[in-house]
Amino acid sequence: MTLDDFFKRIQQQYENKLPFVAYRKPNTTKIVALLQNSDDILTVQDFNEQGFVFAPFDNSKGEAILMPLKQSKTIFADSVVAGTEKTYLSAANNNASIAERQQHIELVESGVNEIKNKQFKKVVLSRKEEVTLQERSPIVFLERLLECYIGAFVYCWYHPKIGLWLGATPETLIKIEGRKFSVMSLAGTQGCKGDVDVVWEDKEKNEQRYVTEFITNILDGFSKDIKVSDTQTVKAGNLLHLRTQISGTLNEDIGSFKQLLYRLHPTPAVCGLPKEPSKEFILKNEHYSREFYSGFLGELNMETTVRPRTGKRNVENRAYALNRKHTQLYVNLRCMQIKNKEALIYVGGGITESSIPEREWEETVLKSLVIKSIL
Ligand SMILES: C=C(O[C@@H]1C=C(C(=O)O)C=C[C@H]1O)C(=O)O
Repeated sequence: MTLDDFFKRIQQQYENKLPFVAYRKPNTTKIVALLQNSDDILTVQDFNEQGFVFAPFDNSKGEAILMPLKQSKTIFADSVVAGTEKTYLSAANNNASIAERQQHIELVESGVNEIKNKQFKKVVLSRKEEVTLQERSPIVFLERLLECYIGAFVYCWYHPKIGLWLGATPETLIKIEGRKFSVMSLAGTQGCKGDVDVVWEDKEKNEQRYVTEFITNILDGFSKDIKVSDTQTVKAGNLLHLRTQISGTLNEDIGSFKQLLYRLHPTPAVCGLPKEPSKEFILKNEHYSREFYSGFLGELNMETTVRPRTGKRNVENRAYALNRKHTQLYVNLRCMQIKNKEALIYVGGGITESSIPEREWEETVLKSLVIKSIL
């Protein structure tokens, strides 16, 4: 299918008020869409289903929504990308108000106080910013995200009874292929001035280390060969983050994948450490509902065909292509929800004992530009 036809087909689905998701994985060109054939709200039960999952931050308030492979039509196209990422200059120049700034600073101050009172070591605090839209078509925003963020998981997700979300996230929650897994620990933020060879302060190193340690501790119960990579600086749009990859092979008897997933989610990259008291603080003090922001989304138990390598000795093996299941879930960051004529942009950052509230505010302003710049 041509890219033009692809966008026309999802526009049609949107106009018919039927659910769909369109997405492109990081550093690839193929864009995929699942077009659900009814407007039923379908939910994930045990994570053995096949399809696309879209889960909220707080699983006690809402279930993970599923667009099942069997009840959807799959279409795809090649989203031709230029060698370099494009940069948009947005027409939307609404800035957050002084009141919003003050509110966020007070929220961070109360988070730092709780850390000093030893309630938890880290908490991720966020806010929602509203921007009035000129352009209303989600397809136009999707096209711009695809052009601007080649290294991100870019998506547009729509359900007429739930809402319309778009984003370009730099963060993988978990990838599983067969029994091989990899989990990303991503935290620590600074603005990108071109170079990735930068110096990180202890505050950022610590907040990212908490995430790595949390993930490694959880996976320790599910794998006997965990490998932890070196920590690198990575670029995501206008930002730099610290990233470590944790990988290995899952034990044969891990029990339920759902259990593993909900022990990981939400990780301290979006919630805090320890998980329970920091989550409670977020739910009590943020004064708005995160909904699907900092939840997770992606492919669940999709099938890839693996062909044996075709060296001369393997000629007789060529016919035996194997179907292997894979799951690739991402954390829903750098995202927005579109409601009426408004874009609701969600941004947050990790707070530790040494956080400076004004700087935490600035970090959320920088993060909001990922979405604001394409509006
Ligand atoms: C919470 C967000 O991002 C997360 C928090 C980060 C941080 O605190 O430095 C960095 C990357 C993400 O893990 C967000 O983008 O809203």
